[in-house]
Amino acid sequence: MINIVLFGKPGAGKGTQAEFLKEKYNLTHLSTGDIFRYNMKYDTPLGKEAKGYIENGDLVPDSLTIKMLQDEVEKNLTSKGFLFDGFPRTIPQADALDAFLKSKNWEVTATIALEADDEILVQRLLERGKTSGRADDQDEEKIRNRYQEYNEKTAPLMDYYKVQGKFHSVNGIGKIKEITERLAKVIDNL
Ligand SMILES: Nc1ncnc2c1ncn2[C@@H]1O[C@H](COP(=O)(O)OP(=O)(O)O)[C@@H](O)[C@H]1O
Repeated sequence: MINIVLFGKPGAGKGTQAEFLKEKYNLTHLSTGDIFRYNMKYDTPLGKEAKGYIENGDLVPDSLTIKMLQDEVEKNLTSKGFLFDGFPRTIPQADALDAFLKSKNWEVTATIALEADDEILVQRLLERGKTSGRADDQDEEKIRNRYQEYNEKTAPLMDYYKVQGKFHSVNGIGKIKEITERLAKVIDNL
């Protein structure tokens, strides 16, 4: 069982890298952003609740997010391991994840951050917004709000995992393949 938390600011490339890593290591990829978008698309009760927060670039409340994530893990109990993408994003979410995994006799194996400069990332998101159809990628003010949320609520998780000796980071700037190789090197040495 290996459980990896893929960590990084909005636009850092978590989703792109997750596609490669899940194949390479046979992991179940759980992207909270993708799950929310799926629910919004089909207008489920969860989607309706999350929509306003997401479109403003705010985080969805912890209670809703934690429940959703746990339900997804429960659906995949025979998995060889999980790749968490976009979760946890707050200290309460990280506490909930640790407690939940512990209840299954599992744990977070490692957290790997994709590092990149804010200004490069804002430009990447604006580019993505032209084609992705994501409302939260099309408005610079909302993008800036996502960075503020990140700095206030998510950045403290780096210390949270450092204290546990589980924090790793790689340079997120370069060719997609090079970045995959950097991530694989960390995972292979765990
Ligand atoms: N763990 C989470 N906690 C709260 N909100 C979340 C979480 N994951 C995703 N979201 C919501 O979904 C939005 C999109 O998530 P994601 O696709 O991972 O975006 P990004 O490209 O900003 O990293 C976030 O801005 C947030 O509103």
